[in-house]
Amino acid sequence: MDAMKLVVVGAAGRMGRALIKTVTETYGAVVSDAIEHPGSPVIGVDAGVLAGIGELGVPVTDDPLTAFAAADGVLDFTTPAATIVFAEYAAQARIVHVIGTTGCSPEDEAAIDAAARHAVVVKSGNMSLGVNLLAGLARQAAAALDIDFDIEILEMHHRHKVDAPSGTALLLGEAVAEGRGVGLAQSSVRVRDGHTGPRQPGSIGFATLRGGSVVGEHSVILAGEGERIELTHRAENRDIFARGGVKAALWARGKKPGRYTMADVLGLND
Ligand SMILES: NC(=O)C1=CN([C@@H]2O[C@H](COP(=O)(O)OP(=O)(O)OC[C@H]3O[C@@H](n4cnc5c(N)ncnc54)[C@H](OP(=O)(O)O)[C@@H]3O)[C@@H](O)[C@H]2O)C=CC1
Ligand SMILES: O=C(O)C1=N[C@H](C(=O)O)C[C@H](O)C1
Repeated sequence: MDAMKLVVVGAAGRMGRALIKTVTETYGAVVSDAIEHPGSPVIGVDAGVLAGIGELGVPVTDDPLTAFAAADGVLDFTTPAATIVFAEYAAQARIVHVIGTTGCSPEDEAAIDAAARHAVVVKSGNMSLGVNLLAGLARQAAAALDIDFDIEILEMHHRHKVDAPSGTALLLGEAVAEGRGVGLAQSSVRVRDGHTGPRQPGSIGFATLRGGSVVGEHSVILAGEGERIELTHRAENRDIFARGGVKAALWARGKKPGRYTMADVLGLND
């Protein structure tokens, strides 16, 4: 089979650059195009130069439609507004769309669902192996313990991050809610400020820290009377997410249109 032709959108971003490098290092995949928004100062710059790996002969363009028509898949770690446009284009081209973008609204999710009738969509708040394993462990812990154990999810990210709670914190929240057999929307407490009163039994709390260059740290804390369990993942670089994204694209090639998650890719749902 020919190497999978992958378009990296948001090519100049922190994840875009990591993805260009990872695709280039992956057997069976090539960067066929690199896309930024119109007016970006990197239009025309070589994608390999942007990623710090030397010339690839792939200049960055602002023409996703032409790029998608010639590709097998798209790697998309951008913004919700950009992602819903790319989802529509990927559906038109009937190709794989790997979505790492976080902070999507319910309306954005509905647009992605509609696109997944024609595209093969893999979307996850975190593409790393470690976090997806952590979600399974958190689900198991929440199922084993009763509501005398209070569940709190703590995350810290770099100062540039624009959405909160992180996609990963929400993914972990879904996992513990599922373990407990409750809905996350009904149980979650995402902000505490002022005279909050005592903790609501059975609630799932979120706490967000932002600062410096932290790549991403997440803890699921299960706090009981006299003892506490902490399950933690620390991302040391962005390559772990990029490797997961490229793995997802290769896995999705030839699959039926629909929505899949990283747990499907890693066989954690089997
Ligand atoms: N699921 C996962 O495993 C991971 C998910 N993420 C998520 O990925 C997203 C991106 O993160 P990060 O790389 O740090 O962010 P960056 O801001 O560094 O990168 C986003 C890039 O997308 C570009 N962009 C925005 N709109 C468009 C458009 N319409 N067309 C083309 N390019 C566009 C931005 O350009 P400009 O800056 O000029 O606007 C920027 O270069 C976030 O939502 C983050 O939470 C991050 C890591 C892992
Ligand atoms: O914005 C980031 O950087 C990250 N975003 C994802 C998230 O929202 O969880 C994944 C990772 O933690 C890095």
